[in-house]
Amino acid sequence: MSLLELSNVTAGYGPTPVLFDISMQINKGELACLLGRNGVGKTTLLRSIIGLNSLTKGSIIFDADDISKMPTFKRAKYGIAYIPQGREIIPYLSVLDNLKLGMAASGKKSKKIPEEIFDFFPMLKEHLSRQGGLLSGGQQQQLAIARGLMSNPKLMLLDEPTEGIQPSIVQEIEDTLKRINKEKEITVLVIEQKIDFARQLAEKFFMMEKGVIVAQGETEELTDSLVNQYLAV
Ligand SMILES: Nc1ncnc2c1ncn2[C@@H]1O[C@H](COP(=O)(O)OP(=O)(O)OP(=O)(O)O)[C@@H](O)[C@H]1O
Repeated sequence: MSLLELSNVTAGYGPTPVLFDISMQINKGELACLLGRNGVGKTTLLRSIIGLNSLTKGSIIFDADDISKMPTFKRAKYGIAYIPQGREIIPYLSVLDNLKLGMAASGKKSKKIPEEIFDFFPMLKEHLSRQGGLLSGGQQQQLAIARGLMSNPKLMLLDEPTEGIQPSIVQEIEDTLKRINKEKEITVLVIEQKIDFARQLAEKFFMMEKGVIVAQGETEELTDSLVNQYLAV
């Protein structure tokens, strides 16, 4: 069953279009990756789904509701979590307060961090009172994902979660995203540049080129020739 359905989505910055007539569908429970060279519009596509870029044409249906014109905070309440590139955790707030911000996004008022957050990210429990900005890049990325999880989303959108992160943490992030997807049944769409990571992580892929989806399918169908055609620089 479809969780997210984009039809003819066209968007950009001011008068400059970046996305052209994008139609795509992600089913409930899927773990999909969005691939493409720098500048093809991957970030703009995620921003359009969460409402940070408005559409000039087309529609976005999420869980059977048309969210195309909904403000971002409402989309978050509806169950979409966005973990942007660069993570955007608040550096001078503690890990605990950063996590609480994620809860606020969903409109929930509970003061307690659910234990499952520490089950997915044990490291965070040891650093709860530390300023977010003092964590390593990999730890900040884990905090950003945990913060997204705090809103109890149906869909998580992640923009290059492994960028600039050491290999051991990349593996941890891969394992945790798979667990979140399987155990919490959260649908995941992740932008990724590392093709090996994408192949191991995702079961489905979308390939973008110049603002258009040019190929999609099961990850097994992500052939070397597609990779060479659309990802090689
Ligand atoms: N705030 C902005 N204002 C104007 N143009 C922008 C803005 N952000 C991105 N663009 C342009 O939109 C196009 C798509 O950028 P986008 O960041 O969506 O691509 P991307 O595939 O995510 O690339 P990257 O991997 O480098 O993040 C690029 O040409 C970029 O220069």
